Amino acid sequence: MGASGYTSRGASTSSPTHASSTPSRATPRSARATPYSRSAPAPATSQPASSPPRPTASPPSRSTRAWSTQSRPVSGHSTWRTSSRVIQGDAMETEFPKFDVCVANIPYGISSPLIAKLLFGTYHFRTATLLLQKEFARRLVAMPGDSEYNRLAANVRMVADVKLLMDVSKRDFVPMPRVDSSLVEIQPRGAPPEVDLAEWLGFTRECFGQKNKTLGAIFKQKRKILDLLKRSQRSERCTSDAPGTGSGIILGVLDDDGNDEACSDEDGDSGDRAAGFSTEEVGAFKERIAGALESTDLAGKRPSKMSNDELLYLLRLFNERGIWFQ
Ligand SMILES: C[S@@+](CC[C@H](N)C(=O)[O-])C[C@H]1O[C@@H](n2cnc3c(N)ncnc32)[C@H](O)[C@@H]1O
Repeated sequence: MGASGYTSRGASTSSPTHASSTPSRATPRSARATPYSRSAPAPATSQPASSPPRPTASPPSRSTRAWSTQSRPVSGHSTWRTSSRVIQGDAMETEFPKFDVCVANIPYGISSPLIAKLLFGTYHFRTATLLLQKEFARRLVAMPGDSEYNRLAANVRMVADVKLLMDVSKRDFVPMPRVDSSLVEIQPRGAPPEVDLAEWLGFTRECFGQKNKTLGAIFKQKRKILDLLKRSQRSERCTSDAPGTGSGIILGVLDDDGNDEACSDEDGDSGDRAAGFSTEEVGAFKERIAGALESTDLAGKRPSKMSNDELLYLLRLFNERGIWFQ
């Protein structure tokens, strides 16, 4: 499977057609010969042998978005043509057919939502090799304690193994883009994690919004407490009304880390009332949060340095006390 525009200048992969909203990036020099290139036609433009001849199409306009999928038999190229299919559409809107391997030179602007779609959608695939902007790739493969460690890395590592394969210099592209690239392989883990993923994603959003603050400081903020109380009551209502019909995963970006600015604590009791809660209700909920943190030695830890196991442990403690994040 690959993102594709149209073939040009004899390149066997697809060409440098870019949506106007994405940074201009050309075909990498080193990517021009594909494993299929010696005898097979260009995947993105091939047609089934049985298809009627296709009228010569003019290249898509710059705003055209194309997503192509190809499958090929395991041995030989003879029936390859009949098994390829081109799907034209926005990769973020189009339902992908079943696939096992994804190889894509994607527009960098959709890196995060596309990875979210692949990993947290309904797809079951073996491996995805993606060319990404170098800085994004570094953030994706970062480990706890690295300065780049972030919500994206934590979320992706919850469901997949990620490996940096190689850097690709911007000088390897014609024309030369502004940014360097890296090739990354993402392999989903076989077994799904033992956590409600929507809950996990909500939890990491809270933690990594201020990833360098201690958990104690993050979960002491009044606005955060009120927000969590609202969510927790809603979650409990959903569960009692219709078990198993929680809000589910809302696909979107995985890496919207905040800027570590604390929420304001200015609202007092009037803030509680404005939010529809009594002061006692808020106080009791605050105690529940503090209780979860105090029952571990995690209150002094910072999300940017915590492993997923530690974060998961804390999430379970919160959930056991009726504190919900989705
Ligand atoms: C980096 S280029 C890669 C082109 C080609 N696959 C190659 O390797 O040479 C990314 C391509 O994705 C297209 N594109 C941009 N946004 C897209 C989207 N949302 N869905 C599908 N394709 C998109 C661009 O028009 C461009 O052709």
